[in-house]
Amino acid sequence: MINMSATDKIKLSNTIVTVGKFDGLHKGHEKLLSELTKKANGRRKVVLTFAAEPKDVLNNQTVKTIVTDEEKRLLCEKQGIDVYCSMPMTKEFLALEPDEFINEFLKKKLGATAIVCGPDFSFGNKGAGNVDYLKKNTEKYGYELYVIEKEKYHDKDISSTGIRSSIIEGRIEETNEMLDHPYSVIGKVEEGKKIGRTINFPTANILPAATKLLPPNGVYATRTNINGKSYRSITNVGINPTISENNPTKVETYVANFHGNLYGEVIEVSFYEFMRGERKFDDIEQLKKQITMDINDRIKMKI
Ligand SMILES: Cc1cc2nc3c(=O)[nH]c(=O)nc-3n(C[C@H](O)[C@H](O)[C@H](O)COP(=O)(O)O)c2cc1C
Ligand SMILES: Nc1ncnc2c1ncn2[C@@H]1O[C@H](COP(=O)(O)OP(=O)(O)OP(=O)(O)O)[C@@H](O)[C@H]1O
Repeated sequence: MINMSATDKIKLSNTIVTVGKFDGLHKGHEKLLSELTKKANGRRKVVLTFAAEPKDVLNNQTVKTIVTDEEKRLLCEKQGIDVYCSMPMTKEFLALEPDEFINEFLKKKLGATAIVCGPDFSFGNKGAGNVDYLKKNTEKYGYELYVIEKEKYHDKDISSTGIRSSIIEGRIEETNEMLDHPYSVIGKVEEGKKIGRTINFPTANILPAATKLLPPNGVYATRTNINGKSYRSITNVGINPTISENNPTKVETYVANFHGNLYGEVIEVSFYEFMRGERKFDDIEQLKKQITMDINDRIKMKI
């Protein structure tokens, strides 16, 4: 997959393009990407995506996202996308008129001869560009247009906004169904306080990106992918209140049946089920007892 920025001086030709935020790369987005493959007919498949949520840029604030930019890129690669083009989100870009956006970006830069989108796709200044606009102008600009129906979950359109609420409320199974893949955290294993190993539970610690949306603090049944191999695991998301105060939020995973050094390795922790909330115990002995019970419960689970 080619990785580029919309500000690069590259000119592509004969491509099929889809545009959006694609936060989470959910089941609806996956349907869109598989349509890209179906209609490609030899064209290169391009995803043009924003590096941040447009509404955050306008409000001058950051909203946490289901996937980081890096995770989104990896998911697009898995879906067989040929070119990943990220759009640095600026007020100038958001103010582009629909005509300029199509001419300057979709046609001149990306060489689009086909566009795939959902029925509510909008772009350009205050969302002035929409599916009607794209339909009316197919001949003027010279592209084929494919509009796909929205993918639903229990009769409601799947959307990144809905999935973000589901994560915030800790509904992991529902989140995973709407995503069509497990919610996960990908990151480099950092050194912790090394207390875990002294209580016989060595943990792989990830310090998630500040923009990564995490489920509520607590213990989750997870699976961890290490160098292409998937292991049963259990993960604490939180601040370790038993150990000390003011700790940063960490994603801490005990990987069953793994004995090795993970420092510096990039691992993927996939979440399946909430087990219990994070608690402050009176002492480390109590915490140790609870973690032993958690691991026993985890091992009995089918996942
Ligand atoms: C399954 C599991 C459950 C945990 N639950 C809690 C908890 O409820 N409260 C808490 O303070 N820490 C909890 N922890 C975090 C431990 O405090 C942490 O693993 C230990 O301090 C080791 O940290 P270190 O890797 O920085 O050495 C949990 C860890 C695991 C693996
Ligand atoms: N459920 C869905 N089924 C099919 N296509 C979808 C679905 N949701 C979004 N799309 C399409 O995917 C493209 C990118 O959508 P985008 O990520 O910007 O919106 P979204 O998933 O609805 O998120 P948000 O909740 O932030 O609006 C658009 O063409 C959009 O119409």
